[in-house]
Amino acid sequence: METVIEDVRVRKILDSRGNPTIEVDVITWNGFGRAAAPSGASTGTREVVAFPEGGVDKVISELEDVISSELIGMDAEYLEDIDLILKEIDGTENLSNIGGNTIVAVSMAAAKAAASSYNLPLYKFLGGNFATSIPYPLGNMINGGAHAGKHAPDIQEFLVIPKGASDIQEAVFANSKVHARIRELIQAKDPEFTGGKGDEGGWAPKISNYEALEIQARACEEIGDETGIEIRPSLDFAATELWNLKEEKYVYRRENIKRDTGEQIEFVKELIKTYKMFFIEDPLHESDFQGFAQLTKEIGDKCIICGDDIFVTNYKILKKGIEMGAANAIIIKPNQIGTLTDTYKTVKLAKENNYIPVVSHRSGETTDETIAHLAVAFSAPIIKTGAIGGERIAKLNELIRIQEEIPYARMANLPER
Ligand SMILES: O=C(O)[C@@H](CO)OP(=O)(O)O
Ligand SMILES: [Mg+2]
Repeated sequence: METVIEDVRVRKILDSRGNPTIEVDVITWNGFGRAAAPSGASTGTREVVAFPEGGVDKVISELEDVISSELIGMDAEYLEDIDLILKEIDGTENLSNIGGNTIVAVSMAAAKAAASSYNLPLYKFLGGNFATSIPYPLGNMINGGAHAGKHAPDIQEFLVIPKGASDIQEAVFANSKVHARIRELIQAKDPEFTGGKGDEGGWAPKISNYEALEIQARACEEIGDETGIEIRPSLDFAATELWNLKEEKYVYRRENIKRDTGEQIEFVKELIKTYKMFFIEDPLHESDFQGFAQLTKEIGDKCIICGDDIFVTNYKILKKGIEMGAANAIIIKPNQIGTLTDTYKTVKLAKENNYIPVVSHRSGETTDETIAHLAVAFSAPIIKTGAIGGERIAKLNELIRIQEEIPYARMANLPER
């Protein structure tokens, strides 16, 4: 009774890039849930379609009534039923009729409403009493590629992870210190740097990939020495964005270098060794399962090799990756697949096969904090959600609150690398 849905409200709100996105309220007899959908800039081609033609306005003017009339009277607690109905309303494989972003916002808001009906936080409603581990934050420091201007580095994300931190507060402040130090180091190299940032709050400087790598490594070491916390560099190549299909080469515009697949693999391995990278995401383009498998075999024991655009949080695609040994970690973005049920299925499959689930934000975000709860509920050892900026700290600060609430909270077990 408490969890029966009484109303569903849909509205257009701003995302962090100033674009419209969707926010949904689900109201039950005894509870309330609100969630908003994020959006990507470097999206995988196999992701579900974010919005139908006509965008958020079409959802509000034409689809809101359809969705709410189907959901009112349903039990919010039965998440799988709700997700099934949403997929049925859409009726397509890629969710292009009502949009994956519409569906993900309703799916998450319904789960939050069910949790709230029982007076439980979402992480506890989904994860139960044994969900006590807090993920390590993988923080974005320097932005390049599709997330920054054309003079910024080609590699999309220079990240760090404070793997020696003993709690989440220590971890997020270690990241923010590295972020501040990196600005000083950029400024020393380029006195004209104005402090510009990219989409995810990392600095967007006019420097080369190698200069960025050097700065990243130095900041990790210096802040590591000052705080006594081991901090390791990491990268998201978002290599699909670099891949030129015609030439079959990865194009590094900034350096005027092109690398074929073999050269790209050697380059990635060299960076892992030189900079002691902890985590590398999308080092190869989204269709190169073979290349992912080779890299994982050759260096996956020294560095986490994570697939984002290649798997798009889709368990069917992940299955193929597992069979081939492509990657040993997977980015989990609920809006790549559309529903919480399917997100969970992918996480479960990943864990059963020793793939590390890394719950992640998108480059276009809102102040929605749901993914902080999902990371704890799923016992994901890593969350990738920026380091600073309102829409990024919404998740990080929520993790601080969650840690405080859980009596036996401890940092996740990170795999050794
Ligand atoms: O590539 C990525 O991992 C993401 C988030 O960092 O970017 P986007 O949301 O643009 O796909
Ligand atoms: Mg990525």
